[in-house]
Amino acid sequence: MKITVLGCGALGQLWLASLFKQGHEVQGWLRVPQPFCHVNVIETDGSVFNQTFIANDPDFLANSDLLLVTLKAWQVSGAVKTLASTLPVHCPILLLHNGMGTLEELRTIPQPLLSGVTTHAARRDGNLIIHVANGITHIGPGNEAGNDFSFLADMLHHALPEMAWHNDIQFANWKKLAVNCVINPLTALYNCPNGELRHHQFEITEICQEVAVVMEREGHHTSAEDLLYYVSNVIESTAANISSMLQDVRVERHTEIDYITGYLLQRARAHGLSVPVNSRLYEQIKRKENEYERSSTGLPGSWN
Ligand SMILES: NC(=O)C1=CN([C@@H]2O[C@H](COP(=O)(O)OP(=O)(O)OC[C@H]3O[C@@H](n4cnc5c(N)ncnc54)[C@H](OP(=O)(O)O)[C@@H]3O)[C@@H](O)[C@H]2O)C=CC1
Ligand SMILES: CC(C)(CO)C(=O)C(=O)O
Repeated sequence: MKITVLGCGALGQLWLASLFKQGHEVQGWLRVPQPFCHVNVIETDGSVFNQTFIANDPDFLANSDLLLVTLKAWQVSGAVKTLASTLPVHCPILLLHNGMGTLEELRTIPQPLLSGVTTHAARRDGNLIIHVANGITHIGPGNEAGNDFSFLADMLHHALPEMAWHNDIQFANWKKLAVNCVINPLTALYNCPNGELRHHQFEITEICQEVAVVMEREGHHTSAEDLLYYVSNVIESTAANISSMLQDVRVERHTEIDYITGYLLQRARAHGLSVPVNSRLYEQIKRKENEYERSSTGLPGSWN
């Protein structure tokens, strides 16, 4: 297949390397108008993949069979809308990111949309991408037209296993949202690795209770206990991780809070529900983010 990967960061390079090794024709799509991209990945078994691919070629894009989007959530809709007019109308677009809300933002896109979440872990170390841990990627339809693309799960599984297809991907997306509503803001505020959250059981329980109520109203059967069990397992299996939000805050990058806790608050509001613990966490992270984003634009550090 001919595949364009939009966003050549940690996950994007991992996919470019994996798809190329499986015999697919790939190109990267970068924010900067550059005709090539370097992919440098150290695999979980220590093997090194080092290759230069073409990038930002509109002809390749116009003939692509798949657009794989590995951007941060807040980068997705602007970038996808820019490429949509060049992309064939039948070409599926697979969104792989943390957080939710991009499917709503891309409602008017004519192409088939797919969405997914992954437990693979990759991080950048200078010019290298380190594939830290293997995992499972869950994908499924993000709009009506996306229903016809379950065969992609099989194809992608051969490149980067494990891959699972879900006719209702929203349940998997919500479970990942619950994990991110707990781990990301708490680790960013306590400045700690995921495992340290073991000492914050009360707060974790309160967050799960609020998420469970919103999920139920969204039509996904769950309970605070189920979510707590699921989130606690992720905290244990990623105990040494520095969450993506804490990494963003440490280097003063825009976070994905608007698509994680922010999305939860938006759905809670739509159902007339109050989620005070998550609201407070959202405000705390936004305050932190605003402080460094204001100072980098030269604006005063306070609104007063
Ligand atoms: N890394 C991981 O292990 C995991 C990541 N995720 C999620 O997957 C998503 C991607 O994560 P990750 O790969 O780590 O993120 P990265 O920040 O490493 O990658 C995103 C890349 O997209 C580039 N980019 C930004 N805007 C554009 C644009 N308009 N057009 C083209 N490229 C652009 C960025 O370039 P630049 O920096 O120059 O702006 C960057 O290279 C996130 O939602 C993350 O939370 C989920 C599970 C695991
Ligand atoms: C699962 C978790 C919390 C792992 O760190 C993650 O998705 C993130 O850091 O964004």
